[in-house]
Amino acid sequence: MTPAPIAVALDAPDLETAARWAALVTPHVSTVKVGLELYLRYGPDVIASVRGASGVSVFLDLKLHDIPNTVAGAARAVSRLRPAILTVHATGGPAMIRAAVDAAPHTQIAAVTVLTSLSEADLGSIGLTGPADDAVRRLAAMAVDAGATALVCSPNEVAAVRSEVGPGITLITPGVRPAGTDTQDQARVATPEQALADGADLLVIGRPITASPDPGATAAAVAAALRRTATPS
Ligand SMILES: O=c1ccn([C@@H]2O[C@H](COP(=O)(O)O)[C@@H](O)[C@H]2O)c(=O)[nH]1
Repeated sequence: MTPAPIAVALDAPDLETAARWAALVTPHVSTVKVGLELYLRYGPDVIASVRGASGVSVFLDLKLHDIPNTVAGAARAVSRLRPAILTVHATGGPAMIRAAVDAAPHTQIAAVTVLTSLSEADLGSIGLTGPADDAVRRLAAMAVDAGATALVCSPNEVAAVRSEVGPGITLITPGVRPAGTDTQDQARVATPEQALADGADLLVIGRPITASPDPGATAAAVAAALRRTATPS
């Protein structure tokens, strides 16, 4: 069976736990995601540990955000690890995004538009007034013009972003919560089925899977529900 288009966020406190979660979920999902917690603690070794024998795609979510020369150096350094996807913040601007794209030609650069933890009230407090959709669309268009071939947005904006950037760009949505699960620190959320129906290509799901009593079984159940949505009987 083809693995579901899910990136499981391995936000684990230690390498052993991350590798165990990765081994449990990789029969069911296409991708595992390494973020700041693991990478800052263990560095490059973490990539091989979670990739394991399965060779699952690894998404390196470092959300780089600095001047272009610094981001280019960082992207070049991690591109040796061959992550499938590397994130940068879209608010770093077009030159910074272009620098990452040029420095890591074998890795897909994904621009994070507006963090899914930010509510519209939060956006106002950082000077981004108006609906989240507006800022997300604007940043998405700019990032694609600068060479990003993937974008990160919430599932609430994915349809608007798709109509803005067209079919060739990979849309990645964190802020995904199976029905009835706690939203925790996420503000702009939707269910996996809704995110997929609205045009997401890759759903990022962390705690609803990894904090469940059986991460492998939960990943399998979410993947099965998505398959039913994609091919209704
Ligand atoms: O806007 C963003 C960008 C990245 N993330 C990351 O996704 C996961 C979500 O984990 P959950 O446990 O499903 O909330 C996490 O690693 C974030 O760093 C995001 O949430 N929002």
